[in-house]
Amino acid sequence: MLLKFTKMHGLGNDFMVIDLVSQHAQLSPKLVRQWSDRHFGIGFDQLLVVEPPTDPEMDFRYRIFNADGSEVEQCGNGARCFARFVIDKRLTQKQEIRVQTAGGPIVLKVRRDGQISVDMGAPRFQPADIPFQAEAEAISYPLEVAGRQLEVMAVSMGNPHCVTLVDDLDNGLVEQLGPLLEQHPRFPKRVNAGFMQIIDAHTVALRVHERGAGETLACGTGACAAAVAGIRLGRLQSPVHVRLPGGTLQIEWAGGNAPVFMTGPATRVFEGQIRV
Ligand SMILES: N[C@@H](CCC[C@H](N)C(=O)O)C(=O)O
Repeated sequence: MLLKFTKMHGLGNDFMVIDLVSQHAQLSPKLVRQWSDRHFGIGFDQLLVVEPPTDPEMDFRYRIFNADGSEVEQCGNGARCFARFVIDKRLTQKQEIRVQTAGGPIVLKVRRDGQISVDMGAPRFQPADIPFQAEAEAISYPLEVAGRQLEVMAVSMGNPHCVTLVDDLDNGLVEQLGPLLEQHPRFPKRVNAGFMQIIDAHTVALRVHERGAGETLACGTGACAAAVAGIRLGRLQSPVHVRLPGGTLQIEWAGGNAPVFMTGPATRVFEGQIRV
């Protein structure tokens, strides 16, 4: 059987998107790893799957698989591509799309300028919700990595993030510490490791070593986590422009239990089909 897919990206964070509302496929971690291979497969950071919702309040169910085959809770750049996909494929007529994810419900809206805004829900800071091993909730935590004493902020955007403030994003720290943070034993479900340089109160530069995918050109939930962590620390103010290697996202957060809003582009690259 041939399975139709669309290759998309959000600021260079790239995806294979499949519609399992009108098609059928039996997914497995091994199959996802084969497809994600950039030499022997299609090549992508994440596989995004559109399914019918199991919750009647929602329009779709959105499932996300990292390139390493692991199924995860949330993907921000993917959420914008999800909106563009379901509209382009005429799977919905709605302008405001309610989506069920393993990380909680999110709401997608296409703006008149073509950019997509996502209500990503409220961030969570309780160590057990991230999950992160710590005695009590704090704004930042000391963490030892490869003999270095870091100060990290831990945030759940549905998926786990840790954010480290740095002065320089190009001195090899991201490559060296990213994989070690991802596997750090105090993050029992692994973690997405963001490295943030503050430019001014409304602007940061960010690189993210993603759990299960390595460093990507952009990470939407990573941008949300970094902006939220910086606001909570008192160093940033909403809106925050997050400059990633692949482009800039705008993040808004009013604090506390308010939802985080992420705005940015979603791009279709090509359509394909693969034998399953
Ligand atoms: N690229 C994504 C995040 C994808 C999932 C992440 N690697 C995880 O394991 O949680 C984004 O744009 O948010």
